[in-house]
Amino acid sequence: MATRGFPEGFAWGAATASYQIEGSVTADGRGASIWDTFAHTPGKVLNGENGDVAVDHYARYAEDVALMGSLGLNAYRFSLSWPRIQPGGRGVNGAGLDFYKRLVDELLEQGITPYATLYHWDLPQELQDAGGWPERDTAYRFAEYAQVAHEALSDRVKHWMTVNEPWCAAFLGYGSGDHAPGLRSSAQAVRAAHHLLLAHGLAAPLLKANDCLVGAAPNLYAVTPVSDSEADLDAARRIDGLQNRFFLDALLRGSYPEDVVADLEPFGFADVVQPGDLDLIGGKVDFLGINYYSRHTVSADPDAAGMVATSPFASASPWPGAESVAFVNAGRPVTDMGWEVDPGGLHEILTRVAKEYPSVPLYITENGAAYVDTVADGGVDDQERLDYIEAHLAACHDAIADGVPLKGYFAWSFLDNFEWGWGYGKRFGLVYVDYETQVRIPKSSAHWYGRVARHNGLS
Ligand SMILES: OC[C@@H]1[C@@H](O)[C@H](O)[C@@H](O)c2[nH]c(CCc3ccccc3)c[n+]21
Repeated sequence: MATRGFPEGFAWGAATASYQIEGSVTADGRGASIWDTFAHTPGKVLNGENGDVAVDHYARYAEDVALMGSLGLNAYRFSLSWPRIQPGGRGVNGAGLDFYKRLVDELLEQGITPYATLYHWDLPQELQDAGGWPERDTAYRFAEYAQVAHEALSDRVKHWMTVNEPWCAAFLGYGSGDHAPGLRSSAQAVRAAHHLLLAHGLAAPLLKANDCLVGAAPNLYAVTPVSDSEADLDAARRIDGLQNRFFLDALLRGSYPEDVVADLEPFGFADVVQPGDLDLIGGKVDFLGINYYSRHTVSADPDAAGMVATSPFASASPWPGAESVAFVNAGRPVTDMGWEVDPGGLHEILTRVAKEYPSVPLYITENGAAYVDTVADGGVDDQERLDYIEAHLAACHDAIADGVPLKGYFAWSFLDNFEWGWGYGKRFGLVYVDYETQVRIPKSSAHWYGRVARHNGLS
């Protein structure tokens, strides 16, 4: 019995994303995505690794779902591969949809509720060739894609997220260039950010049909200045504005924060937003997903590159708005990504969102940690990852006690997988994957997390 119980019906899940786990990149008509192109471009991914095979989930999905069920998870967040469903970004590939029908049927068979993300960064390459997210038409292509996927799956999938982390897709993909498509233009990045939100706004009403619920999954950080000097306070305002408030205000209020709009003016942001766009974007979600990993501690530093480790090749060009901001460690323990372990930051974000954007049901749609894992005697003792998750779940429990309407938690990630610019060098999984043999080994954290799910709470 749990001494720190969670609300009845709490969703206990794990999360993955299509390009990071599926492999089978040309099977059954799948077209290329910008991540296929980017990963195959020399110098973009550590050791030249890519998602061609990944962890072979396209072939092994039934085994993976059975493992989720045997561990005790009751929810699973995954993403649909746009180029598998619409090769070239148009039409309908029935064989691609059939994979997700098979996957969802396995989940329902195991009593696991599916939560589908439509966009987790794998834009069809042909749409990038036509301009990508800086091109307004891409938002309309996304709405069509959402309609196709929803028609095929909404009889069985009732929880939909439009976009995973629009900040990353825009500012890492088009600003710093550390993510696909690897462009480095602040003007393109701010255009992409708006059009990703517009895509959400166009798709959200369509996704509510057939008694479905729709959300989005921005990545949010607690943000703290290193001192209360005016310069450091302004650095924190700028990062909090661009990382958090820009997306929260648009999604939940249908407005952009004036200070951030001013910060983005040098990049032509005012020309991107057309009349009516923000009314389309705002107030459409039935729930908000929050991806939380750590806190940003920032200082004003005219010489700073304005980058935090988002790839081993973190480029010197900062994302728009982060110029002359240094991201520093405040002395907390760090994960294998170099990210500080700060569960207090999760409590801070949850209570802030609940207070400033009231009455929106919340999910933690990603939270987890990379640590170096070692197989010994057929198991993996990952106590650090277990401790990280336990501390963040304790923060969730405290937030719920403080009145936060938190409905579920998804550990990132169910399986070790392709960690973007880091390739397979960073392991976030509850389940270890031997990349040579594809053998899955549940880590200690998986067994522990499954017990938490079955008991609906922490001991
Ligand atoms: O880096 C771990 C996970 C990724 O594997 C997920 O695909 C992505 O949704 C996600 N977001 C974040 C926080 C922002 C970030 C993304 C990628 C690289 C560095 C930071 C961490 N993660």
